[in-house]
Amino acid sequence: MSAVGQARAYPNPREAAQALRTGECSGVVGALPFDLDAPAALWEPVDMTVSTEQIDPIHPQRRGVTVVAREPEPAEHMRRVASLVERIRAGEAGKVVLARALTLGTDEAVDPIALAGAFASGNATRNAFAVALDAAGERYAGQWIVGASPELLVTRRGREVFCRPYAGTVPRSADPVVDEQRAASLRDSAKDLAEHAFVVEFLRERLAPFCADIDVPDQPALLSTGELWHLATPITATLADPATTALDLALAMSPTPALGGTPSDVAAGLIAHYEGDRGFYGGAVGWCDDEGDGDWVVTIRCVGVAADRHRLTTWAGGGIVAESDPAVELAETTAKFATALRALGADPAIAAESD
Ligand SMILES: C=C(O[C@H]1C=CC=C(C(=O)O)[C@@H]1O)C(=O)O
Repeated sequence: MSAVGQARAYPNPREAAQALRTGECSGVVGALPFDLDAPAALWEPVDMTVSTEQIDPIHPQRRGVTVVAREPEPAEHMRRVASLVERIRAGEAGKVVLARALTLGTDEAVDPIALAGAFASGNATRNAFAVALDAAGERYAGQWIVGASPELLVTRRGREVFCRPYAGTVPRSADPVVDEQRAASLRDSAKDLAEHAFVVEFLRERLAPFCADIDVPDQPALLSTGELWHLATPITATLADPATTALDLALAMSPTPALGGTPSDVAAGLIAHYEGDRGFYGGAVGWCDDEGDGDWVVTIRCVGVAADRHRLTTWAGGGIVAESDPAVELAETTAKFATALRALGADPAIAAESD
């Protein structure tokens, strides 16, 4: 999908959804923030091309990338996980996704479109995105969010709706035998299955007002990226009212407990307390056309590119449940950083250096 020009910006995503429904707007593209009350980077393009063509993969060039800051430091991330586990055990929430960020610096300016190509080269489906954030207002002028998300929030084609939530993770191994063992341990992990179930239940509830029949497999599947094994559940449904657009569905579902938690409002409050504003990490990027069709993926495994193109941010989070272990959660975020660091041509080991 590619979009050219900007006919109108929609910092309020609900206004964009309304304009699509009334036909006042011919399509929207862009990014939804994690907090849907914050400004969105959505716009109506002058020209929008939806095709099955994949982004040209570009082998990442080795680049000098340094870690400027860890937000928070690894020890503090573990303290936060421990504190959340206590709150969860006390019954305050069922699950909360806690994330940390790396601020990176590079001497060589980053070209967002070339970076999307480098992300595309790292996954078999050649999926990647690069979204300019200017439509979200002055604070985001010149900034981009670029990444390759394995997690499909929602696709709508006519009345057919498809979601593929991810939750539950183990790092992969270069040794095929160990890699298989890790995948098997994830499939059987009660803690990861519980983490996953929160997401699937949430989606079932959020789809119910819009869909006539919702098909959810009993067990999640094991899916891999270059760096990680995940639990994923393919969900299909049929729209009851064809006037419901892909953007309506994305707004009803984002953020799922794969990025937020359960209950949603409690988790949002805890995330704001521990992390502050997530900006576009954990939101969704995608498009919706004048027929209401569209694709939205969850904004993870990504890099925020500053207007100067030298300052970068990448984020990684993990679902915290009653059985979570702080050191394992820290290691999971370190493994998740590898996707973005590889695409940047950096050594993924820099994520772990002071862990
Ligand atoms: C929050 C992230 O991943 C989500 C998606 C897949 C698996 C996840 C997990 O196992 O915790 C997370 O819910 C991230 O990559 O930053």
